[in-house]
Amino acid sequence: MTMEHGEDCCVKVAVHARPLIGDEKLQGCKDCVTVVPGKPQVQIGTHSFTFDHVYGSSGTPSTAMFDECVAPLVEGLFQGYNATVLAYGQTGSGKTYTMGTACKEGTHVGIIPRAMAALFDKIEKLKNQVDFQLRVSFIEILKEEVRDLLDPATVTAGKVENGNGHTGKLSVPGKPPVQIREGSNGVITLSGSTEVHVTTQKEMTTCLEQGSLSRATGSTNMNNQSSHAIFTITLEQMRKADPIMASDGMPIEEMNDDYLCAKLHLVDLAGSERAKRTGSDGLRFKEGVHINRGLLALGNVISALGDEKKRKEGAHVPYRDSKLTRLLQDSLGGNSKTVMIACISPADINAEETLNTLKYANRARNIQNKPIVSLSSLASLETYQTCTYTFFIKLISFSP
Ligand SMILES: Nc1ncnc2c1ncn2[C@@H]1O[C@H](COP(=O)(O)OP(=O)(O)OP(=O)(O)O)[C@@H](O)[C@H]1O
Repeated sequence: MTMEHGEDCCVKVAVHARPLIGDEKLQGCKDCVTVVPGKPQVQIGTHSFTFDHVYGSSGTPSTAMFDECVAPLVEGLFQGYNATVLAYGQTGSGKTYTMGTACKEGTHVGIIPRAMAALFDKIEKLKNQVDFQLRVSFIEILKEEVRDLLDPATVTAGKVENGNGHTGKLSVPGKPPVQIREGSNGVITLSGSTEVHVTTQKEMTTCLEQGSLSRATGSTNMNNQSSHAIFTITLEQMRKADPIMASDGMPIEEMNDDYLCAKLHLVDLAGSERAKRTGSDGLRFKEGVHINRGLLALGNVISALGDEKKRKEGAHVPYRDSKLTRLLQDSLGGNSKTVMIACISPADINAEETLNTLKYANRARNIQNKPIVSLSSLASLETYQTCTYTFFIKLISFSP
């Protein structure tokens, strides 16, 4: 049950507590996190935090997370609302498991594959009325550098094995770096990164799998994946001039505008542990500082968005302080919808980092409920018609 946050709140914060896992059990770790039964409340030591939802442990089953937190964002894309899902937490807390970024074999299906399924289900329902175009990009931000995980030159080539047996990625010499640009309409775009036009769920899944393989891995003492990985789905819709009614006679959902464009960022953030915890120096420490820059900026942006008084006074939101916040600028705050999932480990050896994660997530939760005033990505039909139709989904007649 949500507390003061309403359904339309632009930022929701959920906690996902994973169970104790192999090594922790072997080491005899104790569970130091308590979820208050029937309440979205987490206790650790003398601290108590209330969120919009708490999943795992004795909270709501994790299987409900997609429907409660992410399905409304996928739905919002069809009304033109940008959205961001962020998985935050220390290394090993379950971010990748929660997001489904790594596409490992097994029965668990993470948020990204479920978002894809929901998206294609809805497209199937609306395809007689609306033309859809879908694009995906998959990038990582490492040391304040944006890298294209779908670059055809690095998806298959340029992979290296580092000392720890992890697969890393070499930059292709001469390739210009990926740049984050802001258009005059406030829309953020990436220049120099691959955008793949997809028409099927399978094609989209292939992008996720290929990008995940290309993702660079760090090799700190904690063996963490030290980059922010951002999988972005862009949905363009154009209402058909002469919509065909559904053959089952059911009322068809109306799209109010001729053209809508919205994007969904699915973000597996870098491990949130402090640089000092890596026990590293030199190059790795520098990387730690950069990682913290993104997470620090994200915390500050969220905090600035949450301060209603300052916001009304037109206070500065420090989006420009990191590549991460710059990239998410048009999908964080304003008319967009954001879900932060704070992933936590219950093991007592992680208690300090778990407390830090809960404190960070609590800042996000302090964001006040803001009314949604207008759609973020509207354009006229005329503008749309200058776009290429080449990659539009080929529409076939609807068979119920
Ligand atoms: N809810 C869960 N239920 C069962 N096992 C889980 C759960 N969440 C995570 N795990 C397991 O915990 C381990 C660490 O999870 P994961 O790799 O997702 O962490 P992470 O936060 O992404 O770490 P990294 O920063 O290294 O990528 C994995 O073995 C994963 O299978």
